[in-house]
Amino acid sequence: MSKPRVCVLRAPGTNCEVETAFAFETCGAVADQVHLFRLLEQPTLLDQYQILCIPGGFSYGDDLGAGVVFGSQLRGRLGDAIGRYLQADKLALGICNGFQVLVKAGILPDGAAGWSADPTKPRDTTLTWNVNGKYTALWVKLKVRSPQCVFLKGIDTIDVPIAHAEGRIAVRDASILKTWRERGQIAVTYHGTETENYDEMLQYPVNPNGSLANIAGLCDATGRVFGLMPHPERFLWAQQHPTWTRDGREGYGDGMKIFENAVAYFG
Ligand SMILES: NC(=O)CC[C@H](N)C(=O)O
Repeated sequence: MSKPRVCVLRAPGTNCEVETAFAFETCGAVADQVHLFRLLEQPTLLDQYQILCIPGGFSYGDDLGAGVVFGSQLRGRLGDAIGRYLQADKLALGICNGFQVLVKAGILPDGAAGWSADPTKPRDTTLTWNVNGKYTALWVKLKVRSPQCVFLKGIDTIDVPIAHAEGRIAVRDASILKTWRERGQIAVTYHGTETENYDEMLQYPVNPNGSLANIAGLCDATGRVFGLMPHPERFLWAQQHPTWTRDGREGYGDGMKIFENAVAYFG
């Protein structure tokens, strides 16, 4: 099996690229930390990668809104390269700020099916301020909802940390939820107890940001493009969990499986 090549794409202000690249490498991939400016100089660089990952952080200082400037560069100056990438049998992952970038670029929620480099195309989905108005850092539980998301194969629930100010999914018209459900695009939701209704709006801190339908992550209909607000790269080892001794956790943390699944797709 040849090792998939991962482009961990960073911009000024990105700050999670090292641990994200480490996670992919631990799972058997070759991960390059590529600066956005290198891609802007030579957009065809992207063609040599099988996994594109945009990590967390504060790209461009969250100016104009988290992920807006980075996202507009992907849609504008890199529009052709991104269009080509999405058409291919490849994977894209956005973590926290990376998820914001994928949404602001228009890469999520619809992947190749909804891709347009036209900046005037109206967008139905955004990530905006948490309802509490605060940067919020907590451990949360997620429930997997999408049958086809490549990154979530074999996972039911996972614990992961969040750390963001603009993590609330908001849409122009809530009828879009029906489409997302039919297409399996609601990838992961914040989760309390097993008995909670999927449609019930969960309160803080279970749903930490007031996200619509408790959504923590979305994927496209192919399951190859996935973005989530929590940080799986911050839970690679059992000991990173706040209650790992009480829970009897050992070995890998829950987040590692997401990177393993991505690498295994090319196995
Ligand atoms: N951890 C992150 O990637 C944070 C994302 C973004 N800067 C926010 O606060 O919403």
